[in-house]
This record gives sequence, C-alpha cells and structure tokens, in this order.
Amino acid sequence: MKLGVLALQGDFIEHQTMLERLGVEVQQVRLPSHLEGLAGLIIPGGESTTIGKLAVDFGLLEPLREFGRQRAIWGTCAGAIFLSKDVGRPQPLLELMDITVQRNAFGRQVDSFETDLDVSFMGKEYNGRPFHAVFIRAPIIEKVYGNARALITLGDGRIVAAQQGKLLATSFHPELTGDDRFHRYFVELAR
Ligand SMILES: NC(=O)CC[C@H](N)C(=O)O
Repeated sequence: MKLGVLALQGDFIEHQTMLERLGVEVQQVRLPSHLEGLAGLIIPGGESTTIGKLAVDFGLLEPLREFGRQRAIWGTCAGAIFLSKDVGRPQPLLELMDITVQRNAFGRQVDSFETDLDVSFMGKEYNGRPFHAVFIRAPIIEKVYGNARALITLGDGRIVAAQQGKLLATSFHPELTGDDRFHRYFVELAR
C-alpha cells in the first residue's frame, strides 16, 4: 500500500519517516496527479493558513476534497484545522469533517506542552499504556457533530482527537515522539 504526505509546508518529512519505518511506501503530494493510487494521505502540522493558501495555488483544494470523500486522510494540528468545516474566521479549508476547531486554543504561556493521553479507543492491540503527546500552538476541537465522534478528551473535557469514517484529526503531533501507534492506526484505517 502507498500513502501520501501533503508536502506543501510543515513537518511532512517526520510523517514520512514514521510511515517508512512501518514499511509503507510514501509519496510526497504537491500536485493533484500525485494523489493517484494512494490509499490515504497525511496532512502535517505547520501553519494552516499557509497550507490552505498553497493548496489553492496548486489547484489541490477540490482534488483533496474528492480524495477525502472516499479515502483516508489524517490531519495533525494544522492538518486537523484544514480538515475541519469551521474555524470561526475565513481561511481555505477542506470542510470534510463535521468538527469546529479553535486555533491556538491553549494561550500564549502554554503555547507548547506535553501530556499523556488515554488512547484506549485504539482497542486491545494498542492499549495498555498512555500516549505521550506533544502540543505546539495547538488547536482544540471545539465541537464534534454529524458523523464525527470524539476519540480523546483532556481531563477538562476539551477534545483533542476526532474521527469520522476514514478521516482522523489530532491536535497534537504523533510524528514527533517516535511512538508509532497512531501511524499504525492510520495505516489500518487506510487499508
Ligand atoms: N503545530 C501546528 O501545526 C500549529 C498550528 C498553527 N497554530 C495553525 O493555526 O495553523
């Protein structure tokens, strides 16, 4: 199976490295034709306004929407923002997931932080220990509605991961910690 990483801006190389370690062939996606033959796509962290603007410039917005209606997409941080339907202000979005996102939701002092998350939603195969997660100027998933469901909430109830069929959104960066459970989960989702 072959997976893509959206390679317009952000930390796509880290995702590529994680996938290749799992034996997955990776295609960097910069043009619509690069989506052909892919089982799924990862949209990395970075700056969602920049990723959105470049996606418009490269003619990728509609092809990505079409791709996500049938195949798996996982957005981390800026990628999760890009997958959402609403961020409360105008910027190019894929509008594929029934989630509302608030950008930079954790305030200045705690721009970046790390915490352990309960990932029991992954099932027996992945369970048994928490997932150490890195948040960098992270968004929160304010609202999950329609066909989307919350996967992970912080102790205070804020949602940091959601799924809708083959679409996955995480506020944090599993590509930065070396723990490959989320990448394995996504590979299974894309199969
Ligand atoms: N680490 C990240 O991807 C940060 C996301 C960025 N703050 C945004 O709003 O797009």
